[in-house]
Amino acid sequence: MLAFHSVVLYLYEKMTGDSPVAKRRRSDMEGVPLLLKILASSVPVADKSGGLIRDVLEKGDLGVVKKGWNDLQTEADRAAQRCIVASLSKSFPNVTIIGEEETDPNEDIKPDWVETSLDENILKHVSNFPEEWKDVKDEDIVIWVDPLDGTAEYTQGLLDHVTVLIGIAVKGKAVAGVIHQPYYNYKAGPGATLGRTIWGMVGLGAFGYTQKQPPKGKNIITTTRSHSNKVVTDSVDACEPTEVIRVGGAGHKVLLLIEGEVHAYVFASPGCKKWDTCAPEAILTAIGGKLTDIHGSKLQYHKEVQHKNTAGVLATFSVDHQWYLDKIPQSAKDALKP
Ligand SMILES: O=P(O)(O)O[C@H]1[C@H](O)[C@@H](O)[C@H](OP(=O)(O)O)[C@@H](O)[C@H]1O
Ligand SMILES: [Mg+2]
Ligand SMILES: [Mg+2]
Ligand SMILES: [Mg+2]
Repeated sequence: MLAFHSVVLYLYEKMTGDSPVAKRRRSDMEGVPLLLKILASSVPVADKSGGLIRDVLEKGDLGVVKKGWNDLQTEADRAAQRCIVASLSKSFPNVTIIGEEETDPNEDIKPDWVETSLDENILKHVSNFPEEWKDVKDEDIVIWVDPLDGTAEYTQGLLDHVTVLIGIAVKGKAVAGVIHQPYYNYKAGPGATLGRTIWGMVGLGAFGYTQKQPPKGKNIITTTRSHSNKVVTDSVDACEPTEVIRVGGAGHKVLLLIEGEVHAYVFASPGCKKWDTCAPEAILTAIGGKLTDIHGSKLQYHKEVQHKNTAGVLATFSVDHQWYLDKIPQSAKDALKP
C-alpha cells in the first residue's frame, strides 16, 4: 500500500510541481509569522546553493566573466543566484528580492534547484518569536542576496573566504540573515562534512556557530586583501592594530568578528554593497554587535537605496564601536560620503 501511495505522491509532484507535503506544510503554517517563514526557507536555500558552488568548482569550468575592474563573476555566482531567487520567489512571490548578479528571470531553472522546504529548527522559534516582527508584511521586506561572496578568493582557491549571504531587511533595517559557508571544514581532508550555515534575527539571537571573545590585550583588525588604497590603510593604522588580518569576503570578515578572531572590521572604502552587509549586519546586531558606515550612521536597506556602501563599513562586536569611529581620520571621513 505504501509503494502505491508513494507513486501517487511522486506523480502528483511531477504533474503539479507542488507536493502535498509542501501544501500540508503551508496549511500548518497559518500561525507562523511571514518573517520566520522566510528565514526558515532561506537556510535550506542557502545550503542548496552551497552545493551548486561546490559542484561548479568540482567540474572545473568556472566560466569566469569580468564585470569590471577587479570584479569577477563565475558560473557558481550565476547558478547560486538562480537557485536562491527562483526558490525564494516561488515561496514568497510578493517579496522584493535584490541579488548581486544580473541573471535572466525567464531562463529555465532546473526543477531540483528550486528549494521550498522549511527548516524545522527555525520554525520552532514561533514560540518565542519577537513581538516587533509579528505583523511584518510582504511589502515591508527586501531580501538582499549575495549568492557567492568572495568570488575572487573562490577563483584563487581561498575557499574559507567564500560565503553565501541572504539578508532580510524590514522597513529598511537589517533584521534577519543567513551566512552559509560552502567550504567550512574543507581542510579536514577527504570525506569531511563540508558546509556550515549560521543564521540570526534581531530579537531572537544567532545560531549555528560557537561565539568566542577576541583575545584580551590585543587589537586585531580585519580588512580587505584585494581592494586596498591609502585611505583604507591609513584608517586601519589609525585604529592602532596589534595585528591586521587581510582576507576576502565581507561575510567572512564578520564571521571572524563573531567568532572572536578579530576585534574590528575596518573598511574605509566604497567597495562593498548592500548584499555584502545586510545578512552579516543582521546577525551581528542580533548578538549585540554593530555595523555602521565610517561616520557611525546605520546602513539603510529599503528597495530604492543605492547599492554601494559609499561611506565604507565599520563592524565591531565586543569592543567600543565609538572608540574606532573616533580614531578614523577626518580625511577618510571627508573622502567617503554616504
Ligand atoms: O560578492 P563579491 O563580489 O565577492 O563581494 C566582494 C565585495 O563586494 C568586496 O567589497 C570585497 O572586497 P574586499 O575583499 O576588499 O573586502 C570582496 O571580498 C567580496 O566580498
Ligand atoms: Mg561580486
Ligand atoms: Mg560580496
Ligand atoms: Mg558576490
